[in-house]
Amino acid sequence: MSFNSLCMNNLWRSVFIEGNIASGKTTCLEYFSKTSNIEVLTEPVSKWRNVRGHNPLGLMYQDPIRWGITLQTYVQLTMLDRHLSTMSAPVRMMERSIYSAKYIFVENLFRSGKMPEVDFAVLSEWFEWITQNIAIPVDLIVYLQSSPQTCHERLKERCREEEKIIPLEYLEAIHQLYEDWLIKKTSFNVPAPVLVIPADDDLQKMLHQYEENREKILAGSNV
Ligand SMILES: Nc1ncnc2c1ncn2[C@@H]1O[C@H](COP(=O)(O)OP(=O)(O)O)[C@@H](O)[C@H]1O
Ligand SMILES: O=c1ccn([C@H]2C[C@H](O)[C@@H](COP(=O)(O)O)O2)c(=O)[nH]1
Repeated sequence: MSFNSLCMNNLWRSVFIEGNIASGKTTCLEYFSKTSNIEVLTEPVSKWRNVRGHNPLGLMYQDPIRWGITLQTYVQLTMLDRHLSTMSAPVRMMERSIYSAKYIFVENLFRSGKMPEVDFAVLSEWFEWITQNIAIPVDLIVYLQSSPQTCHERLKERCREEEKIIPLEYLEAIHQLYEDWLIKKTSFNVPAPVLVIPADDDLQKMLHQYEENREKILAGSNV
């Protein structure tokens, strides 16, 4: 079905853009934001860096054992708020999701011994209650699959203050969790079909790949 008929038939569509830190999600969304009839929702990182004058993202990187629960509770709330906001266009493209917050970031904190078991239990109870009682619309997951090394280079280039202390090993752990979830499908429920886009290429080639996949992303043909 073409994008035009999708709009005409009022078939609303929700797409998550998933991938490691600095894999190029925001850049991808910026590209598609130039298309009419698409609503782009980036991650609310500015909120995670400033909630009433506090910076839970920075605190988490400084002391994950103490502040991981604080950040991830707020991430869960703000992502849920994004998921439930009224759609303003027939296609919504959203950066990450409440699922990756739990299956990737909370899981990584817990597995690496940086989240106390009680914090993990409370966050898990919240997550399960939300996903069992509230419908979270999703039709497609686009996975920008990049090597941890590429992400590390791009992260250093982007130079976000809080992320300067992120080592390559952290990105490797996040990568492995993403691969288990979306490629091997061995860890957690995958709530929609997955379109994998290799994301190590330079910007020009990435934009070409986005063009090639435009129809699949926007209209859901043959994922
Ligand atoms: N294909 C690419 N090649 C080189 N640099 C890129 C590419 N895509 C994005 N970047 C740069 O890498 C950094 C991280 O990209 P960004 O889109 O912010 O990633 P994410 O949103 O996944 O964290 C930014 O500085 C961006 O300009
Ligand atoms: O649940 C989450 C989601 C994200 N983060 C961190 C990871 C990054 O430092 C920033 C934003 O991620 P980008 O990939 O650059 O968009 O937020 C987290 O700790 N927990």
